[in-house]
Amino acid sequence: MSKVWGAARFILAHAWATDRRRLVVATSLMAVGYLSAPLVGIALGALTDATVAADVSLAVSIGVAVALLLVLELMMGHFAHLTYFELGDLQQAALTDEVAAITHGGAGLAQFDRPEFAQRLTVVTEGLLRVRVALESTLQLGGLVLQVLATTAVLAVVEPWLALLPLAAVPPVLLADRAQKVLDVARDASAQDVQRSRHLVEIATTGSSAKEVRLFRAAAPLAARQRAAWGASTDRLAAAHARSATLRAAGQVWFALAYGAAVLLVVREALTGAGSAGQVVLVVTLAVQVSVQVSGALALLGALQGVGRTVEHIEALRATSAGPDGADPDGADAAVSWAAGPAAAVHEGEAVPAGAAVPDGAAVPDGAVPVRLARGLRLEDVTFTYPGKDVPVLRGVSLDVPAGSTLALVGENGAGKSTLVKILCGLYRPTSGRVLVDGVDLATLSDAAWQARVATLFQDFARFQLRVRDDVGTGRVEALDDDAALAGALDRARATSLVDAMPDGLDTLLGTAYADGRDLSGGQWQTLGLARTLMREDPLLVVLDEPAAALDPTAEHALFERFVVHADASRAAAGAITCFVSHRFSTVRDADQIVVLDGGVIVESGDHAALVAQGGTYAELFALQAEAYS
Ligand SMILES: Nc1ncnc2c1ncn2[C@@H]1O[C@H](COP(=O)(O)OP(=O)(O)OP(=O)(O)O)[C@@H](O)[C@H]1O
Repeated sequence: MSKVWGAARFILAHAWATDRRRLVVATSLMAVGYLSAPLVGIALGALTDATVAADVSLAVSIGVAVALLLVLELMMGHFAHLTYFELGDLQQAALTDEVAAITHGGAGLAQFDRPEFAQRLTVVTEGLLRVRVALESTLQLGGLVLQVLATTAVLAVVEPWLALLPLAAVPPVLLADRAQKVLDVARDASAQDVQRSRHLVEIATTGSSAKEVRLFRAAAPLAARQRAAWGASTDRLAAAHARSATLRAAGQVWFALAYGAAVLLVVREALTGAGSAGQVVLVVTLAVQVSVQVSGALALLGALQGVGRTVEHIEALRATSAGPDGADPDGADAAVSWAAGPAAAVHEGEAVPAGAAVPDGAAVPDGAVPVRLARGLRLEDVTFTYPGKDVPVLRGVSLDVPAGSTLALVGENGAGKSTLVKILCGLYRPTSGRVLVDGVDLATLSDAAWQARVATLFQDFARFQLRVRDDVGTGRVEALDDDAALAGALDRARATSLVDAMPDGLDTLLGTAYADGRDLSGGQWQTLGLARTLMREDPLLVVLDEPAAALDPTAEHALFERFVVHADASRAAAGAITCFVSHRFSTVRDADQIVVLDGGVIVESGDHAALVAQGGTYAELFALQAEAYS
């Protein structure tokens, strides 16, 4: 019950904060609509009395009033529905925004690896689809409670004992609920037998299995099994139906007795002159309504219990986002305003804090990201274990990556290459050890400001089924509507001709989710993914994590070439580091430094010539690939 009240409170408080005017209008309209029903009962009673007293004009007036009340009840319901439908929509949108902000508020990915976070998110995202219904259910429950109270008050005025009638409606509803559960349990328990029986019928009647059934003379034993499975399920279901019917009947008999007693009570009073025929009609009308109202209220309580679960999870998510590894205090906006800031105004060696450019000569606050890399990146004894796991996937990784250099990571599947890349991007923090950016611990820098200077194309890059401008522009959201910036990125990715050939150019819808959406080949999606990466014009770290795995070697080479041209420009401008992960050694060989990872440990590092001369794993794998392609 506390869950239901919690859910109702949450939904109403949220609706109040979202649009209080609509909430007041919806509540008022519903209250009027719901109160009309007991008033109809009262009016029908009065109409009967006026008819018995042969007071024609009063009877006609009350008749008109009854008609008006019925119209009012219907109309208010419709108008209230319109209002709370809109409000529910707004509320759903606001909560969806909030959950998205909580989900992506933090700079890191660690929360996605926590099973309880992932489960919560699943429950909440499914529950969000029902938020509109939750508001409707809450308001309807309020209306029904009001209706039951009003009906009870009217009945009590006629005869105090009748105030107990709503209570008499509770056992039948609870028994009906129990009856339904009995059936559900039996259906669940029979599901396997039903499934087996269906499968056996299918085997016996389909051509594909006919050969074997005949050859193995299996028809008779299969039929016997089918009969047994079918018999077991029907026996169980028949017993459940009998039990369920008995429970429902007991509830109905109980309410019929209470209803009969109430009617007898008022009929007796009418006969003794203490009451009137109108009161009999009033009680007959309202007593029937009571049963409907109570069952309606209990059904809504059940629905709200489900919402209660979603609400608990939303509140837990809110608490998570305020927690230690929750939102980045700078928030995503910091990255946006930083990226819009005039980086060129800051001289080499100086740094900018998240959200602002620092004027010449100004003191550099903590958390600042350098405008240009002077020294580069340094990994000191980095060990990393995924949240909730026991075994580290990176162990004691130490590495110097000078500013302006290229780093290639190679190694078998699962060696830890992508994990290392994600740590460099600031998506995960090392479990122990440090990553230094020009000598400053990455953990002390603003995540948002650092990530604003990282350009990446991942192995599992996103395929946003949006317009081309949105798919590409997401690489730098403040430039979504900047056609010149988009054209520049498309050009750098050599994607201009691809987009020019599309029916609506930058406004072409992508993907099969839309009737007029344009589907792309894997390579075309990837070209747009690269353009998205190249939206960042002044990165300090440029990463290509094996996005070309599905391409042939020539296509991969072309992709890397496009990438490298941009990376060269960034290196010259900002001392940017280029990092790529590839299984293709033809791509890797030109890197300044090649690092071979094995089981999360660096086993070899150096440039191509040095590693080949060393005659270790790299040399062996390189020779194998060279042979395969020769
Ligand atoms: N989110 C995660 N949660 C738990 N374990 C993970 C997660 N991501 C990766 N791992 C595990 O970490 C190890 C290293 O994975 P990683 O993706 O870094 O390897 P990789 O060298 O990039 O492999 P590949 O060449 O197949 O892409 C693997 O054992 C993988 O199963």
